[in-house]
Amino acid sequence: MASGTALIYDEKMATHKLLWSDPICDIEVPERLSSSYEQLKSYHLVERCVPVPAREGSEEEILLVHSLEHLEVAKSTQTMNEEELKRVSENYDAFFFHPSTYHCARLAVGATLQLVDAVMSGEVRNGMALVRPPGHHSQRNAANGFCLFNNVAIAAEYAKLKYGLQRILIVDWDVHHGQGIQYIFEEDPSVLYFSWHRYEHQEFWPSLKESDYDAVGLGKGKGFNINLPWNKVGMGNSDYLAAFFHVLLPMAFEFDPELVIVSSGYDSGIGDPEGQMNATPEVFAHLTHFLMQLANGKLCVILEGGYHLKSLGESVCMTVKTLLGDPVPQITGEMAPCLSAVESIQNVRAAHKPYWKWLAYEDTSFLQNLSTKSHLLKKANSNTSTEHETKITNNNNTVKVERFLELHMKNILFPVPPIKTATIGSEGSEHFLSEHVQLVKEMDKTEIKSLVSGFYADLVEEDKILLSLGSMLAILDKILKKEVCNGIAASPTAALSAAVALRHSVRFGFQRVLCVFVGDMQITPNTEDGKMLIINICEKEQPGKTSCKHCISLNWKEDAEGNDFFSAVLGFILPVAYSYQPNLTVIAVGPNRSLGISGISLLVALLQGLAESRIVAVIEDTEISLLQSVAKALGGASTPPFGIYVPPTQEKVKKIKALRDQFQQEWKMLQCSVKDGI
Ligand SMILES: NCCCNCCCCCC(=O)CS
Ligand SMILES: [Zn+2]
Repeated sequence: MASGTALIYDEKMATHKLLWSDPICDIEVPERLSSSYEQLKSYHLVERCVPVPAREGSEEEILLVHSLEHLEVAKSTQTMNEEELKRVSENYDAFFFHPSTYHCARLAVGATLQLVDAVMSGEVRNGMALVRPPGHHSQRNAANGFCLFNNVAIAAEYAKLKYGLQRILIVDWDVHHGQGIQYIFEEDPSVLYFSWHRYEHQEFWPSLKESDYDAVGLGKGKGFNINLPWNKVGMGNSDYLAAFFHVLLPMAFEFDPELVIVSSGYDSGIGDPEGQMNATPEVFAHLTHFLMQLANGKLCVILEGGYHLKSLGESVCMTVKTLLGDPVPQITGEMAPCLSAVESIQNVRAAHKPYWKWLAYEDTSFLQNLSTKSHLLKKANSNTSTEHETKITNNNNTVKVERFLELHMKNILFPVPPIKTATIGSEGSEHFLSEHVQLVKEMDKTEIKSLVSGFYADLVEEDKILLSLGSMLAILDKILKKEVCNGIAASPTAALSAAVALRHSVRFGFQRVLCVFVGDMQITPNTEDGKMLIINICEKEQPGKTSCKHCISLNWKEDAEGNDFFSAVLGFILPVAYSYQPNLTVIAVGPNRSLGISGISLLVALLQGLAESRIVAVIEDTEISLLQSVAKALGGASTPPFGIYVPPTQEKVKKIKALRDQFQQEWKMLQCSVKDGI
């Protein structure tokens, strides 16, 4: 399993700059690159990466995507004077040439391809290339939107050619629509292109009809182009996360890419003059963490836009820190997507229903009554400003944003605990020890008895159980004291251990503890005070036990063929968990688990986005291979294989929808459709 994170940067790409006054292009400055690199150095992130040199992309590589004419025009600008440069630049929408632009653009292409090679060769697991000029707007025969050569599109064609790849996912989280990439791959089913972008019903640049949610691809490429338009500014962390849970991630796991490339623009971040959005830098850590679970971790992040230097730098650091495997910082802000975001999510899901198995049973009845009223919807929306908008429009907000970024960022990049995972040297644990795992000394019986006596003493009749509780508590203490990030304990009675862990954590002072229990949970602690949220995944309804806000039971029997759990994890468990914002996660597997090892490993991997990745896993001690797989997921040594993708049956889709309807007012991240019509 490859490890290590590549960082590709060459200061020569800072030479390209605007020589005349142009209010549209003057934000694309060389300092974007140099200050991002300086920020990475200041957080000691550069030294933790594998340095990979940039190189010039060859003409042949550029011709994979661009016309010879486009290449020749670009080449000819190297010897032009300012007058000529200005004239050539005026042929394009929002682009400027400098004598060094051609060379810088070739370096940007080469740096991107170097990153693809480093990842595909296994020299590193993932990496980031800091490049300019950016690429995602440039087209076969035209420069556009600060972009000359389409770095990411060339990288995808290059990877197909050199490594015979047949499924590449491009995620474009820049705030502008990468129409260049869309045009290049819209008939190509081997490249799945996802872009969200500020759109405002086609008001915002580049103001294209084909940037809307109904542009799903052409011919054989139908279903492989996903546009998620933001029809309002001020979109925040919850809107972005909802887009991942309810649109991108279900597509991505069904597509099962062999490589993921990110058109990583940070003008979608707070403070950016182009985006006018509200999402804070740590959201990029979460987005990166989700994408790291695909393609066996093979992830290439390529810089596109981002024009607020402080916001850009912080977001770049969040991205690289996560690529390095550090714990994911706590997300901030109210976990509730706005109405406009939910409408866009609902629309793009409906548009893609014909092309995706996971959407086969999507309820699109809203289209009937909406189609007659859609003009009302647009008009209605144009003049009512949501809470987002008012926050953004007044200009003293910019001052607040500057202050926010100054204060907020420092404490987010918290020191990383030295050891990632703790376990106990109890019998059988030698199977799943890896270099990431630290042995923890056992507690002595009297100490355990005092801890346990409070509430479960009568349940603990044998020494064996007492000892296992002691082991688990020894591990849990290290996590609660933030000496380690996560831990794994084998237990003869997972239900009892989980209940003790929950109570101990709450008594330690943790206010919100999430427990995901797989299998029969014989003991259900009292969750009335909201300090615990239990999601019990079990095969059948427990008699006489109905779900409530803090104690939800999800009946799920995994399909024998493979892993059909994605829709439950992405469409239900993660949205609830993110809505709750736990500061610790307990994942427990008891007897009669109704999920396969791959489904549980997927769950563990994705739950690391919560509670600064603090997780304690309590697994029945008979489950040796599960212990190994979960320990691997916790150690971050590898992304466990998620088994064969099996789409959810109609019955399971209905079950998730029923639970969503029941809880989406309590746990708002579940929202992915507007209440019947407007
Ligand atoms: N009234 C006309 C305004 C035009 N604005 C053009 C902005 C281009 C932005 C390109 C970019 O950021 C790449 S990531
Ligand atoms: Zn952009």
